[in-house]
Order: sequence, then structure tokens, then C-alpha cells
Amino acid sequence: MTSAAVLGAGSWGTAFAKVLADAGTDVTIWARREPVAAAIREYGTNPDYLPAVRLPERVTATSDAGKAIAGADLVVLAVPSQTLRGNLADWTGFLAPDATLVSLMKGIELGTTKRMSEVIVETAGVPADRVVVVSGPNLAAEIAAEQPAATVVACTDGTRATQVQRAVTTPYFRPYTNDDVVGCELGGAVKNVIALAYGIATAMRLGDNTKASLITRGLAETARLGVALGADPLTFAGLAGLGDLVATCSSPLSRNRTFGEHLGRGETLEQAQAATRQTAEGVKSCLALRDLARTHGVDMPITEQVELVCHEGVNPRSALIALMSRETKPE
Ligand SMILES: NC(=O)c1ccc[n+]([C@@H]2O[C@H](COP(=O)([O-])OP(=O)(O)OC[C@H]3O[C@@H](n4cnc5c(N)ncnc54)[C@H](O)[C@@H]3O)[C@@H](O)[C@H]2O)c1
Ligand SMILES: O=P(O)(O)OC[C@H](O)CO
Repeated sequence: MTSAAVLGAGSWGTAFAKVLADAGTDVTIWARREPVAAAIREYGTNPDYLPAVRLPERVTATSDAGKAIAGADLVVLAVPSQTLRGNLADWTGFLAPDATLVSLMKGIELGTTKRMSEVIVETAGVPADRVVVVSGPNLAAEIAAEQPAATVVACTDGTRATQVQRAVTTPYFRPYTNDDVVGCELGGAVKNVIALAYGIATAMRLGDNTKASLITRGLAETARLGVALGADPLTFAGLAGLGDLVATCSSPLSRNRTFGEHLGRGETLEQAQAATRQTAEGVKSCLALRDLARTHGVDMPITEQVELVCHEGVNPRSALIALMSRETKPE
């Protein structure tokens, strides 16, 4: 890759720009607010999201999306899932004819129940094989600190997946290619909902058996939905499935788990939002995932209960009782 645009100067957009630059690509980050872009240009840091991280010299920034995208052969999308459609509609006219679009987002769109790559194909009018999904156990702060991690680069076009794989390979970041875009995206979206449940359980001081049961049964419902939508069940045993689920549930850095801890302490959705003020994608995606599961006749009991706690004010203890009193069945 000769040059890349990273659209979104949040934690993961900024850390991913560093990965691309460390792997040898010139990167322009688009920041919504000019002071953030100016700080990246002048001081090589993002004061709002990763203040302690020094960005490589190959990274610059602008608040003009057209300037960031112009001439970029890799366009990385790193905005919240629910704003992607609106953001991308403003940017489509700037895309180079054969640019590869990379999705970093882990969410499902409310209302349409579309995966992020589907939103990109629809909004940018590009074929699906130009969209690459990056997903795995990738907490932004750890990657920015160059702690070794692996990830998945998924695309239906193997050549494009390999190009992006090369563009993000560094001594601390190891990408694997995969052609199962559906499975990788669902793994990333559902793990945020299960991490909310894990956070709730953590705040309720429930034990490791409870937490392991949540992870395992959470993975089971992820795989059920994935198979119904055409994913390869093996994907859920990989980095974009189990790997990301374990990282997100077990890390205090996770915004979804942290959000769940607030709910588990008895806070309302509004109180938890005021206390965290960060994007916890699972809070909205649980609604879309519940709808997607119902449309496809898939049972997702943990997702259903997380949605009730988040959006219907159901008490976490009642949600736990509801999960434990379901009819017994084979594993
Ligand atoms: N942070 C991580 O560790 C991490 C890791 C892997 C994947 N992800 C995923 O990557 C995506 C982006 O995550 P992030 O951590 O960079 O997000 P973030 O919330 O830290 O930042 C999102 C960026 O989008 C910008 N933005 C643009 N338009 C916006 C709008 N209309 N409303 C609100 N913000 C707008 C914000 O200003 C911000 O710079 C999410 O889907 C997330 O699940 C995050
Ligand atoms: O902070 P979270 O909960 O959005 O999780 C971040 C990443 O998705 C972990 O891979």
C-alpha cells in the first residue's frame, strides 16, 4: 500500500494508524474535531484518546475528510457503527476507483440489522470483495503500547486480504487472513453484548464458573446465529470469535465490560452512559442482534437478557434468574 486514510481518530482508529505506519505506509487520520487533528500533526499524539502514545512520523491528520481520502488506496473506517452510514455518505465521492475499504467496526446497524460491511457496500456502492474486515482480540491501548497480538483480516477476495495483511504486519501485530466475512463480523459484534453480561456478572460479584459459563454459552449463541447467516462455525473458535470474546470479557480496558459493570451495580442506562462517555457498541447492537436472531429463528438468551437490562430496565438479578430457569436441554 502506498498511502492510507484512517477515518475516525478514536482509540482504535489512532492505534491502527500507528500499526499501518509502523508497517511502512503513510497515513492520514481524519479527526472530527480540528484540535485533535492539529495535536496529531504538531505533537504526534492524540490527546483525547491515546495521550501517552507517540505516533510515528508517517502519521499526519486533518479534519477535512476529502483531503484524507484523496489518493488513498486503503481507506480505513473507524467510526461508531451507528454513525457509519451517515459518515460514509459524506465521503463516498472522494474514494479512489479501486480503493480498498477496511472496516474496523464491531457492531450491527439499528433498524436495518445490517453488518458493517453490508452498510459499506450499500452506502459506498462498491462490490463486497473490495471490503476488508479487521477483527480480533485487539484492545486499542494494548496495540498502541506494542503488546503482541494477533488479528483476522477477512475478505472474500483473497488477494485483497493478503494486501491488507501485508500492510498491517509488524513485530507486535500478526494478522491472519480469512474468507469468512460474515463470521468475523458477527464474532466482533456479539462479543460486545456478551462482555456487557460479563461486566454485569463481575459487578454482582459472581464467580469464575458463572463467567466461564457466560463466555461459553455466549459463544454458542454467537455460532448459532452465525451458522444461520451462512458463517463457517470454525470462525467462532478463532481470533475473531473466542479470541476477541475472551479478551473483551476479561479486560478492564473493555468499554463494553466496563459499561456492564455499571449496569450490574444497579445504574440505569442513562447513569451508565453518563459515567462512561465512550462508545460501548454492545448497548445498541444488542437490540439489532435480538431482531436479527428473531428474524432467523435463532435462540440468543443472553443477548435477549442483556437487551432487557439495558433498554427495559430489567433488574440484573431477574435477568440471571430468567437465564438459569430456562428449560434444560442438550449442550
Ligand atoms: N477501541 C478499541 O479497543 C477497539 C478495538 C477493536 C475494534 N474497535 C471498534 O472500532 C470502532 C471504532 O472504535 P474506537 O474505539 O476507535 O471508537 P471511539 O468511540 O474511540 O472513536 C470513534 C471516532 O469516531 C468519531 N466520530 C465520527 N463521527 C461521529 C459521530 N457522528 N458520532 C460520534 N463519533 C463520531 C469520533 O469523533 C471518534 O474519533 C468501534 O466499532 C469499535 O467497536 C475498537
Ligand atoms: O473496548 P471494547 O469493549 O469496545 O472492546 C475493544 C475491542 O473490540 C477488543 O478487541
